[in-house]
Amino acid sequence: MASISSNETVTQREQSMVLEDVKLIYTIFADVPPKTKLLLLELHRDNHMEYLLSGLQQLGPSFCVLDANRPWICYWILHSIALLGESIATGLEDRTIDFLSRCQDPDGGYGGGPGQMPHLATTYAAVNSLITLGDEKSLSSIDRDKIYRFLLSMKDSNGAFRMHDAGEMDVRACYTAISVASVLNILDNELVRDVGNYILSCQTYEGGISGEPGSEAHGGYTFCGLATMILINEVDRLDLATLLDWVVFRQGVEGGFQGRTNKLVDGCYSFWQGGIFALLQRFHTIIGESMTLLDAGQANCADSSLTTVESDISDGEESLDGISSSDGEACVTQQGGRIISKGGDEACFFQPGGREPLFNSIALQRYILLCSQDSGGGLKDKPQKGRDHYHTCYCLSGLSVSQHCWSKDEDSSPLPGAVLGPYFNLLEPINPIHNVVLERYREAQEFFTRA
Ligand SMILES: CC(C)=CCC/C(C)=C/CC/C(C)=C/COP(=O)(O)OP(=O)(O)O
Ligand SMILES: [Zn+2]
Repeated sequence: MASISSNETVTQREQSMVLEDVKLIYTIFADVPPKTKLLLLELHRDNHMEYLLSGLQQLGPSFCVLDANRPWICYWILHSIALLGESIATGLEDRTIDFLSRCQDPDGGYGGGPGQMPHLATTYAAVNSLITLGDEKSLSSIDRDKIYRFLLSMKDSNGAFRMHDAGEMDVRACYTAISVASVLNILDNELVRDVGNYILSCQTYEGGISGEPGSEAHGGYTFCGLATMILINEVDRLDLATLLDWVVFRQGVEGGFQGRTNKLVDGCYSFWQGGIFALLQRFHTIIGESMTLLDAGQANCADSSLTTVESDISDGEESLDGISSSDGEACVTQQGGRIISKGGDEACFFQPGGREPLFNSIALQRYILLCSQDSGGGLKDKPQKGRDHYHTCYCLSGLSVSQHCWSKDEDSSPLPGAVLGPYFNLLEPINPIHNVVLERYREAQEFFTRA
């Protein structure tokens, strides 16, 4: 898979079927008393844990579903467990470290299973899994010298990376290579050389980033491209104003995000698109300058669609405040092309150093909790779909980003009003560049600075 195919616009019928499902859910929700609302908004932690643990236990030699994807399954499950603030039993942890070690190629990098050829995506998944497990045994099982050689061997003469030997070259490959090198503290000029030029050549007329030059902008690749540019310190080369403009328009009336123009919302984009806001907010210190280019007219996009959610879908619902765990101190409402703070003051679309997220974080949490959650455990794309580990991981990652995006810095706990539903829904914060739980990222940083 080199990249996504050209955009087949969804039919009006498909779009309205999803909207009907979501509307029904929100209408029922709007009619129940506040106590029931809180119950409906509960994150089903125990059921999610049960679903995740049973997935991890199946990773033994006989596990053959998605056989070339096993380090991914480990990452999606382990990261979801860490987001929930939980850990796994020592025996299971040892077996997972041992399994991932057997996926490590003698010449460096990790394959999709023992004996399989090394691949950048599974190397990223394995490294993030081991960082998430996080102790000495886990971190020291990574052969950094060999990984460095593997990464270098994946680099093309034009500066970009290939996913595997003679494999496809794309923005995902650049991100996974640079993310791994950075987190393991082996990033150098040789790995960085000309990657920025490649990413730049993938920013499209819409403002988002495509998988390869000439393709369509997509949330997955925009996240990968932006995170890479931040890691190599070249983010200012991107046109950030149009990128922000593009991503703001991807939040739908349902509250969730779509991956690209004219496609359906999907829970996994809660992270791929929601994470872009976290990157822009946390890691781009001079973003305020670029954002002054966005006038109120452009900001209008987010407002009009989300105002529609309130009037169309949540008909009868007093306000989002009524379903937050506090009286919604931190909530803003969006009106008439401007963002208005609760006190009624008009705020500019982006306030440098300010705390307001650039998307409707409460509407996103509502989509995740009410439309993407399987009450029996696991999360999913949209109401009529089934759960899976990929969507569980990225819906929870997006939920964490949307709960923590109001905090003034990454070490502050969110105010109750920033968390939709009971405060017990609060997940661990992440480092959004690598998408690992913040505390584990810091421990790894310390370990690999010493090592
Ligand atoms: C780290 C790493 C490996 C990142 C991957 C990022 C990512 C999610 C890329 C998008 C991949 C893709 C094929 C999307 C289109 O699918 P689609 O056409 O089925 O979905 P759509 O209709 O929502 O666009
Ligand atoms: Zn999805």
